[in-house]
Amino acid sequence: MASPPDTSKTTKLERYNSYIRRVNNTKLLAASSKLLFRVTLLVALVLIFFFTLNYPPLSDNPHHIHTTQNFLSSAFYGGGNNWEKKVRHSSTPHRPNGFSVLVTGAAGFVGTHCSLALKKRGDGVLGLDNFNSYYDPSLKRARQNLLAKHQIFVVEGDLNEAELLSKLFDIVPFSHVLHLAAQAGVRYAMQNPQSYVSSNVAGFVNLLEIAKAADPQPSIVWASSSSVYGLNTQNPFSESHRTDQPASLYAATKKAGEEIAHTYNHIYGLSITGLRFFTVYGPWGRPDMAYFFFTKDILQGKPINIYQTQDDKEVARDFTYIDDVVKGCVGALDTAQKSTGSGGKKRAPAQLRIYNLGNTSPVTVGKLVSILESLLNVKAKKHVIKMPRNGDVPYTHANVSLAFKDFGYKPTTDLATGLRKFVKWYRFLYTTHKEEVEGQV
Ligand SMILES: O=C(O)[C@H]1O[C@H](OP(=O)(O)OP(=O)(O)OC[C@H]2O[C@@H](n3ccc(=O)[nH]c3=O)[C@H](O)[C@@H]2O)[C@H](O)[C@@H](O)[C@H]1O
Repeated sequence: MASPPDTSKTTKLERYNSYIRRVNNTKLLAASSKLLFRVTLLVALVLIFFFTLNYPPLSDNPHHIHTTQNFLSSAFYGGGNNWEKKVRHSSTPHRPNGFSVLVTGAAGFVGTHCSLALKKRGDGVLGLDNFNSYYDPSLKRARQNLLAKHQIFVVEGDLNEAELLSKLFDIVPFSHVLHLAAQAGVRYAMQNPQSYVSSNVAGFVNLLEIAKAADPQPSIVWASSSSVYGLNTQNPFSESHRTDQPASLYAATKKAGEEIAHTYNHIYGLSITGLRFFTVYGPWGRPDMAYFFFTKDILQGKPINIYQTQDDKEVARDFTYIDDVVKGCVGALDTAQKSTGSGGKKRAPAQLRIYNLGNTSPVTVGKLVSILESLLNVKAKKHVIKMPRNGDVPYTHANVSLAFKDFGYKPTTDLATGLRKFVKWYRFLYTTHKEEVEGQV
């Protein structure tokens, strides 16, 4: 007969094991509490660091542009079926052979108008914008709401967030990128030079790096600037004229962008088209631009400065109405050839273009003010002063025959007509007729 199991031994062993388990559990508990405490401390420190980084607010520190959202957005973009669904839905075309376009700077002035125009004709449009505080972010939010009403989703993030951009290209095989995100403004470059380098140079390179590695590679259309003509004295400005004498850092970074575009076209076969915009204005415009803040100041009875050249000549600009510029952007997208590379390798030479998008008839700033006076029915308090030496050029004047030849670009809006539309929008915006404002675009 088999002897019964030695229960006394088993019981001792079990008791011992259970003792060891209890000791281990206690140690584990102590260790995990310590770990939890450290992790919590670390998270708290990281949060304090980021929130401290974004203070003081812009009004206290004009050299800092807020992009708090960037950190927050990059923490969230990694996941979420809902987020991916919105990205896919927004960028899916709704016409045969429609484009799938990533519009950077979509909550900006030109970005909003172009996004709406593309969506309207059935292209898929996904926006990207960092909603920085260079000018009133609530205007950007209003534009974002307008885009949302038209089923355009704007991803909140910065051009320099490589992981975010890669993720977007992983989700969507974009056929085109309309790259309008930039640090704009000629005179602000003296206050915050680094923001120009960060957006217009580093951000552009980051975007091109992602685009060259994408499969398929998208065709790229991007915003350069009339300011690249700098000290050029040949008139009207043609694409073949000198652009190696920029008068501002803004202009220099846009010119750098044109050279960078050449490099990525040459090495990787990216199809790239640069558009030199000439002082674009209109509804939903930028409050940092003269026509916009002149309107505000005239209505508030505040004085405005009208610049003159050092030799007392009037300053003039080839002011270009937004609808004309949108037509130019769409024309450039429609005629952009496919990129020729894949997997980061060039297969054949690719298209590289540059065009002026101007109005072809410069108007003096004095004339701009007198048009505003009659539209607003208020006399401006004018201070005529010498143009500060801050990067401004005395005049701009576009020759657009190249854009006309290649995609039928033909501006049709004179300054008085365009300003009338702007003033109508401006009055609505500031008298809370939001619905009507949104109906205008
Ligand atoms: O074509 C471009 O590539 C650029 O266009 C725009 O720059 P600019 O042509 O300088 O426009 P904007 O500031 O509206 O000044 C208009 C006129 O008012 C004069 N001006 C300005 C301010 C002032 O207080 N007084 C004044 O006379 C001033 O001397 C100028 O003659 C965009 O902002 C820029 O981002 C870029 O896109």
